Amino acid sequence: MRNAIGLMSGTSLDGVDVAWLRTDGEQIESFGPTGYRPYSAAERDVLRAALDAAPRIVRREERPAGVAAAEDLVTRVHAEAVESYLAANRIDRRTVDVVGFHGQTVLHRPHDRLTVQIGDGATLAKALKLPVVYDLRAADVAAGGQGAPLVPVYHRALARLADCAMPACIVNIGGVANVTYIDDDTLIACDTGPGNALLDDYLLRHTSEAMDRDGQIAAQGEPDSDWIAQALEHPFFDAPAPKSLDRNDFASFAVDGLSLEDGAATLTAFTAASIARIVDELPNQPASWIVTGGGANNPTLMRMLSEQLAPISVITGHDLGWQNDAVEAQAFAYLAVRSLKGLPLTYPGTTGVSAPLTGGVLVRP
Ligand SMILES: Nc1ncnc2c1ncn2[C@@H]1O[C@H](COP(=O)(O)OP(=O)(O)OP(=O)(O)O)[C@@H](O)[C@H]1O
Ligand SMILES: CC(=O)N[C@H]1[C@@H]2OC[C@@H](O2)[C@@H](O)[C@@H]1O[C@H](C)C(=O)O
Repeated sequence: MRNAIGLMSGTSLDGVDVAWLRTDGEQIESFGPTGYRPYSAAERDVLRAALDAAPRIVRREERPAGVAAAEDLVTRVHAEAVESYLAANRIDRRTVDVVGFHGQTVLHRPHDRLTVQIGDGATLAKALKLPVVYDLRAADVAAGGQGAPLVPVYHRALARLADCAMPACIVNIGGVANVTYIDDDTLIACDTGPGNALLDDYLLRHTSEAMDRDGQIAAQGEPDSDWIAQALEHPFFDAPAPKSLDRNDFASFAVDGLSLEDGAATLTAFTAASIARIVDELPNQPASWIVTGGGANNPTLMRMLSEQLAPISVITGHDLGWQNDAVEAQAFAYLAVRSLKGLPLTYPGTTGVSAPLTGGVLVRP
């Protein structure tokens, strides 16, 4: 068994999640405390500038102006996040075997064999004086896989531990949404469409907050069903799994003609409808749907998703006692241990890679 810290800075650009896992890369023995280091508004601006600059990248080592500055920031903020986490929880760093470092995705174009996560693993390892496993998507994309989602193998470990009724579907609603279908040894996964990012960006343009807190604004509006039907015509939704998305693949989908409330309701319903679209792709009807990630904290989104997936019950990871906002960070702790042991991170059913494949780069301080 190893003690691993996992770090995730997701497509929502909200902050860095920190989690602790004791695992041998197969079973989960125990969970530890979680932590969160939000980005300031100024830091988010630096990340958004990097997302704007990143489409100029042709080779994954390139760092155009804007991306280089963001990479320094991402590395520094992750080091800070771990230092405050260790201090707040009185954890002696000598008890940590490995840190799993996702970094920040700034560009994801698997068809061009290109996925770019910024954050310097060697600098982080040196700053923390700990071994770091990073660059966990690269090997899969180089081998022709989608490079995402990576959490399915961890979702399977979680579902087994919780003794979930099978088949189980675990949905992560971050900036982008992704789903894992688990039925004993069958593992099928893909991104489903937008998660919170479209809604967050819309709210940021029209209000003082970059989210529809507790789904309050969408709850006062009416979804525009014609808009949603048209949005679902996008070829992504008809493509078979495995498939993955760049955060900004739907950025041009504007609801600006609608009232703020109707716009928020429409984008929320679009996320719910696009997740539900995946049911037709699954070999069997799931016995349970479990929602993780920040979207599980949005009651309006949860209501719309329950309506779409009825009569199957939709619960959140909170309902199962999971540390729901930290599941992805836990996944990167788990994946780091699997990487150390050379175990597969991705499978034909999760990323389309031709055979189970390990990944990640280990750097010692
Ligand atoms: N109380 C809440 N009400 C509404 N939305 C919320 C609430 N809490 C979190 N969220 C949403 O969740 C988002 C953060 O989700 P999460 O941390 O899972 O994203 P992420 O780490 O970027 O994930 P991913 O890598 O999967 O994109 C916020 O940007 C917001 O949209
Ligand atoms: C390229 C990239 O960073 N993708 C993220 C994003 O955020 C959610 C969804 O799109 C998922 O595919 C992935 O993150 C999770 C952690 C994953 O790889 O499973």
